[in-house]
Amino acid sequence: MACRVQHSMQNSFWFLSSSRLYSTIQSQKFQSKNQKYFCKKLLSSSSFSKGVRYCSCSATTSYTDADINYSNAEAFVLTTPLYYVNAPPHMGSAYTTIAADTIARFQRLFRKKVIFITGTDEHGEKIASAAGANGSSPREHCDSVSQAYKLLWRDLDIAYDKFIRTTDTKHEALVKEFYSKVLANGDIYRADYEGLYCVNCEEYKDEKELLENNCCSMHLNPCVRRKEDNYFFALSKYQKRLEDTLTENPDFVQPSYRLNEVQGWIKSGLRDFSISRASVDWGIAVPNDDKQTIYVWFDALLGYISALLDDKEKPNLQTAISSGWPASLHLIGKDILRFHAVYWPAMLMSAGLSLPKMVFGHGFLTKDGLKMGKSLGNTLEPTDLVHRFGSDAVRYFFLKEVEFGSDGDYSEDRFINIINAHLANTIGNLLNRTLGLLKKNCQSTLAIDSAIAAEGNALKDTVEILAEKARKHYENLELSSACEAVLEIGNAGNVYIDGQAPWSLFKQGGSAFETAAKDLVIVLEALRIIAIALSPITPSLCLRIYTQLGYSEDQFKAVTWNDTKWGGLKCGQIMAQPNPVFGRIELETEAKNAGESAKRASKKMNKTPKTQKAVEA
Ligand SMILES: Nc1ncnc2c1ncn2[C@@H]1O[C@H](COP(=O)(O)OP(=O)(O)OP(=O)(O)O)[C@@H](O)[C@H]1O
Ligand SMILES: [Zn+2]
Repeated sequence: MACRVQHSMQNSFWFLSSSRLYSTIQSQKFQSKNQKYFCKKLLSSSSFSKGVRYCSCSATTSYTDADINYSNAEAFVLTTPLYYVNAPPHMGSAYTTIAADTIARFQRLFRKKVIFITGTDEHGEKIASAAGANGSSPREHCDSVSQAYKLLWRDLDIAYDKFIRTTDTKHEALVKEFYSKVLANGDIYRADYEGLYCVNCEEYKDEKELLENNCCSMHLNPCVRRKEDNYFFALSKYQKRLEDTLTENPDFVQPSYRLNEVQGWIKSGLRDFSISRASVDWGIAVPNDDKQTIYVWFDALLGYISALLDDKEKPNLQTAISSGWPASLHLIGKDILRFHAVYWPAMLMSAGLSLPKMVFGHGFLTKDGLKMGKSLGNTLEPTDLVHRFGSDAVRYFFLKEVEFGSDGDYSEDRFINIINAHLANTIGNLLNRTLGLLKKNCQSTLAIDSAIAAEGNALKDTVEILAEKARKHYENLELSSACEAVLEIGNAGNVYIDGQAPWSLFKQGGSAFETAAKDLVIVLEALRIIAIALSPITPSLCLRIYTQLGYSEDQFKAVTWNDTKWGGLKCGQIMAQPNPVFGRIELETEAKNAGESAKRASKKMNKTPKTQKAVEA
C-alpha cells in the first residue's frame, strides 16, 4: 500500500487513564486447561494448523521454520461491528477498525487466507430520523455516511476485504431467508409488547438497568414507553443451550472478565425479544407481512454472513456459509456484547448455523469518563488526527496506549510525547543516524552478512527473543504489549550503538573500522526486523523503513513473519540515502497547522466519493 501521508507531523492533546492491567488477566487467562483449549482453537483457526503445540500460552514453545504451516485451507475471518450510520465515524469507530486491521495484517504475515469484514448498519428508526433532520432521504443519508466510513478507512490504511452495507440487495435476501428458517423452526411468534425503548440503543430496556427518569445509562436520554404488536424471537428457549455453550467454551467471550457479565445476563433469565417494528418503515420488510420491518439488530448481525457473498453470486445462506463461516473473531466494543454473545448465538442456533469462534469486547475510548459516541456527540475527529499526525501515529498511539480490553481517556500532550519518543526517536532516529554513518564511512553498502556479523553477539539473541515475544502478544490480542516488545528492540539497538560508538571506531581505522562496519550491519538488521514486526500496526512507516534498507515495495509486500529471523541483510546490499522516516511532532508548527488541517479534513469529507476500487486500494 502506497504511503499517502506525510510523516513530519505536528502535535495535539489527549490522555489515557490506563485502567486494568490486562497483562495480569492474560497471565491468569492461560492457567486453565479450558483456556489452553481455546488458544488451540483460535490458533488452529488462524495462523497455524498443528494445534496446541503452537499455543502461545506454552511460554517455552519456540517454533522453527519447518513448524510453520502456511495453510490456506481455512480462512481467518474477522469482523468489526457494522457501524450505525446515524452520524459520521469518530475515533471510537476507528479504534475497533484499526485493531481489526492490525490483527488481519498479522495473520496475513503467515500467508493465511484472511477475510476482514467491516461495513455499515443502515436501517432503523434512528437512521430515518437522522436523514430527516438533514433534509435528505434515508438512502441518500446512508450513501453519504457509509462513504465517509470508507474514506476514513482509506486514510487510516485499513485493508479490509469486504465492506457490507445492510442496504445491499444480497444482504436483504439473506436476512429474509434467515428469518424464514427461524420461523420454520418455530422460534418466531406474534405478541403485544409494552416497554421502555432507547432509540439510541435501538433496544427495549429493562427498567432495573435505567437511571433516574428512565434514562439510558449509556446515552443518558430518557427512554420512551412504547406499545407495539410485534414478532418475537423465542430467546428463552435457548437459555440452557447458551449456558452449556459458555460452560463448555469459556473462551468464547473475551477478555475472560467479560464472560462473567454474559453469564450473569443469562442466569438472570432470558426474555424473548421483539424482532420487528410496526412503526418503522426504513428497514427490511418482514416476510409475508409488509406492515412490519425487521428489527435493526436482527437484520444487522446477518451482515457478517452476507458480507461473505461475492456480488455476482446468487444470494443464499448456503453459498455465503460455504465462503468462510463461521467467523474466527468478532471484534466489538463492550457496549454491544449482549447482542453478540447472547442474541446472535441463539439466533444462529435456531437457524442451525455454526457459532463464531470468539467474541472479543474491548473497552471504550472515553472523554471525561464517558464513552465517546455519536449519540452523546463527545467524539474525537479521526480524520483531523490523521491529517495532522499521519495514520501510523494514530494507529500506534491508540493500540500502544490503551490496553486492549480496558477503557482509555485521551490527551494530546500524551499523544505527542509517545509518538515523538517511540516512533521519531527510538525507531526513526536510530535508522537515520545508522544510515548516516554507513553513508559517510561505507558508501551506504553493507560490508558483511548480518548473520556473520552477529555471531556470538548478544543483541541478536535479544532481538530474536523480543520478536518472538511480539508474535505471542499479537496472537493473544495483546496489542499494546506487542508494540512494547517491538519498541524494546529499538531500545536495545540504541543502547548497542551508543555503547559501541562506531563513530569513534571508524576514526581509529584498522580492525576498529571493521568492528564499526559490523556494528552498523547489526543495528540495521535489528531495524529490518522491527519493520516486519511492527508492520501490522504501522504499515506505512514500516514500508518506509524497509525501502531505506534498500528493498523494494514488492519485497516488503512479500515478507512473512518468518523473515523476523535474524540474517536477512546480506553483504553488498546498498542502503537508500538516509532520509528521516518519521519526523518529530513540533509543538509550535503543530499549533499553526492544526486549524489548517481541520479545514482540509472537513473539505475532504465533503468531496465527491472516489470509486469503490480506489477506496479499497
Ligand atoms: N468510545 C468508543 N470506544 C471504543 N469503541 C467505540 C467507541 N464508540 C464506538 N465504538 C465502536 O463502535 C461500536 C458501536 O458502533 P456505533 O455505530 O453504534 O457507534 P457509537 O458511536 O457507539 O454510537 P452511539 O453513540 O449512537 O451509541 C462499538 O461496539 C465499538 O466497536
Ligand atoms: Zn441507550
